[in-house]
Amino acid sequence: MLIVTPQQMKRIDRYTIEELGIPSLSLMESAGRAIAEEVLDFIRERSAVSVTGNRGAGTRPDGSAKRGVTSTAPVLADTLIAPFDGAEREHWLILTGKGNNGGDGLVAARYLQDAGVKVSVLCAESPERFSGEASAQLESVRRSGIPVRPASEPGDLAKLDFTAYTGLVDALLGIGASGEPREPYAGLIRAANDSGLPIIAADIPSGLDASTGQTAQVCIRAERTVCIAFLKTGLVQYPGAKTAGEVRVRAVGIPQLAASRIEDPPNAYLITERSLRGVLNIDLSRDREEDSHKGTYGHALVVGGSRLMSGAGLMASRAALRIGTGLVTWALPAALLPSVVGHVPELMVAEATAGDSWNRDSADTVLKLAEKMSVMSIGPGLGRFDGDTQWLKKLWTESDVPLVIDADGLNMLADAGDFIAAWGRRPNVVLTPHPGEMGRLLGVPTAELQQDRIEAARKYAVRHGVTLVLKGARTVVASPEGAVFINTTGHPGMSTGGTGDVLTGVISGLIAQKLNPIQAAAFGVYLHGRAGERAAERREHPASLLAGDVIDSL
Ligand SMILES: NC(=O)C1=CN([C@@H]2O[C@H](COP(=O)(O)OP(=O)(O)OC[C@H]3O[C@@H](n4cnc5c(N)ncnc54)[C@H](O)[C@@H]3O)[C@@H](O)[C@H]2O)[C@@H](O)CC1
Ligand SMILES: [K+]
Repeated sequence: MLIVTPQQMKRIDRYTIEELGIPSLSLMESAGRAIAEEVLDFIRERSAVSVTGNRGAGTRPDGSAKRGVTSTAPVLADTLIAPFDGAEREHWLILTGKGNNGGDGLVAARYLQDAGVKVSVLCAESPERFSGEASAQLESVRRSGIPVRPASEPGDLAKLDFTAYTGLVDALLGIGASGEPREPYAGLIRAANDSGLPIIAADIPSGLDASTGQTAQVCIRAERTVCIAFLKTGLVQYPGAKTAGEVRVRAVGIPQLAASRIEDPPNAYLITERSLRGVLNIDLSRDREEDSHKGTYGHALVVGGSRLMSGAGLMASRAALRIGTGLVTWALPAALLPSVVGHVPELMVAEATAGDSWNRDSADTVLKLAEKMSVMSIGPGLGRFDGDTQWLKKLWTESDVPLVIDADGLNMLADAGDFIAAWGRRPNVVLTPHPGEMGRLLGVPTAELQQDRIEAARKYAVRHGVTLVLKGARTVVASPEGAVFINTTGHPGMSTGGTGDVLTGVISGLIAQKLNPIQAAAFGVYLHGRAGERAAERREHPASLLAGDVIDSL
């Protein structure tokens, strides 16, 4: 699924209206109708749940939270828009801003009324200030007999009372807004959140930065967000992904081709089976050739492990085996051998240094080992040692084996400063930093880069000519060409030591099996997350999940 920035969305809107000649009002009509359909769908789901056991809104029948992103084809209008039993018990308040987002909400009000739901409209500003299209919609709403009142007078906010309503539509601010919501928007957002009523957001929750996913001090907490035409980047990164609730992307008549025809077209995708297959051209069946042998599936070299962190090398190696690599060799300090040998009988080991930790002289041994390898992963449990950046430079410059660099391998890169200027570009490199490591690579505080993870990852990947995997909930994968893939699989139970080492092993193993770095990184984070979800389901409580469980679920 394509993901766009608000700036790209505005260009797509303009192209659709001006170049394709599709009237703006007709797009607004479809958008409002889609929002109404989603409200009706929400009402039906909620009443079904309360009949069968009152699990509360926003949960699946199995009780699990219903989150994430779905794309729904426009539902056959007559089935949803028709009046239905129980509609009259509902009274929805449409919170309406003066721009086109408000216009979408006003159209929704008409369709909801038509379905038998009682609706009222609260305008954030006096109607004279409404934009042309929103103003036209407001007039139609009035003529349809829907009660409309403005909340623009200063004393009004204090008097707001939402107890008469059963739900709210947030059509206050969309992608045309910027910065902290001003009054009375901020007060309305606060009151909406405090009401305890379910909120369905039009396009984006008001107060969300639709580009970065950062929330303003006041931001709508939605049960569901009906995203118009294309998924926005701010909805797929935290905290935006949380405050948006369940995101449903609805087509409104803006053709897909418009996205490819604008200047600086979008190049970001949600990682789904469809985009893995389509955009990244990956055969997801993972079928083994009938006449294959272990050599068909590559040979991965894991360079890592030290006295106090031998498990990391072991987990990366085991994960590489589990993901289907033909052969895996773990290069380790000799003293680790007695304690690890036999734990994974399928694994081969190579003594790369004497003693129990790494040293700079081991580079030649590693280079020799790497000659026959399909991929080399550097970092899990490696530790730091004297001259380690020079050691890494040697591996970077004197071997042409694809590299996956993680953990202390990344810290070495950070210490090397502008390593691209000093060592030169290199094809086939995957870096897998968590936000702390990414901060060190960029030389900025972690919190700063987390403000806009997608752009941070994209810029770094392009500037350094690497595939970058910025880990964390909604992992961002960026290619050297600037394409971005956002992962939605995974489970908070995976926030435990060792899952990063598992990911390194998975990505390395996929490269060994002839996927290119961006394919391996995107498919790898997807599979890693799915395995984590499955592992979490198998535990009595996900907090007890261990990285090893993720390997076993691969
Ligand atoms: N043809 C189109 O352009 C379409 C637009 N659509 C809807 O229109 C929205 C974008 O509409 P607009 O561009 O009119 O903008 P919005 O409706 O998002 O709101 C912008 C308005 O809020 C004001 N504003 C900006 N920042 C503010 C702040 N911090 N606090 C308070 N007010 C602020 C601006 O002066 C402007 O009037 C989309 O999110 C979507 O919902 C959809 O109807 C689909 C078609
Ligand atoms: K909104």
